[in-house]
Amino acid sequence: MFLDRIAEAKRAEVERLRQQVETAPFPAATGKIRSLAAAVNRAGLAVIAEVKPASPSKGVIREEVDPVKTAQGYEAGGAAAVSVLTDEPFFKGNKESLTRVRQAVNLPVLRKDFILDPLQVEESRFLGADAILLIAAMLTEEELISLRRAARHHGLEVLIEVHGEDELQRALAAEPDVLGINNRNLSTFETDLAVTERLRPRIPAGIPVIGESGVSSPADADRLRSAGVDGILVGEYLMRQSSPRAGVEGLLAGVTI
Ligand SMILES: O=C(O)c1ccccc1NCC(=O)[C@H](O)[C@H](O)COP(=O)(O)O
Repeated sequence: MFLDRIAEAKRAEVERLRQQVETAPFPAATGKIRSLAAAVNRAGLAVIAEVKPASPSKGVIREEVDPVKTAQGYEAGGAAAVSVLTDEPFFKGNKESLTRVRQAVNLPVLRKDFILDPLQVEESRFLGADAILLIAAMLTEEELISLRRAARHHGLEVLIEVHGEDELQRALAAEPDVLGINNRNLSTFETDLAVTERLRPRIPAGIPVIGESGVSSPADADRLRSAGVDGILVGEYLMRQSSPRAGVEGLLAGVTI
């Protein structure tokens, strides 16, 4: 199963990171974070636009990605935040891209990776992330709470992603800053926007909610908005547009507020 494979790969990555910081610890983080929750809560539909060169389900999505130009295009098109994949083996992302994107835009930047250890949380702050993703499908309630605490300690916000009812209960116990309903099943890679429609009414008021994955047209964005989400997270569709700016503008133009 994909999540088992990736968890094993990430544990090995964390071990390498641990050895690295033994000789060269992360310097103390400085500067204010930009709030993802506030960006998602803004009026209208918030688009979190993703820099996603490849994926396990689709392979290479776009060759020769310039992450900075892509993110600047997203910002010019009206995106509320940028998500950057930092996993290399499966998504062809990298950590340096996140740092460069954060310096090049004025939006909150989400680190998209598979985080299972507090050291990765500390690393995220060092890289420049404003928020991190935690995936309920690969973490217990205790782990979610502990990583959430580590994020708070380092001044980061947390987006917790869920795909089913049990995961939702675990996520709520960890008090996410933003809750993401992932339309993609991470075992089968199948996407279905009806997942957002089913889970959205089960989320208590007061938590910013986004619909993630599977948006492949402005009509899909409008469908998720009608389901009651505050924002959407879009990767592949935007990466396949010739203009990142026009891609975001098109999504926003298709939404009935
Ligand atoms: O995108 C995948 O194939 C994938 C497979 C397994 C785990 C995670 C995966 N994607 C990470 C994401 O969260 C998506 O990049 C994000 O929600 C955007 O999805 P999309 O708009 O469908 O590219």
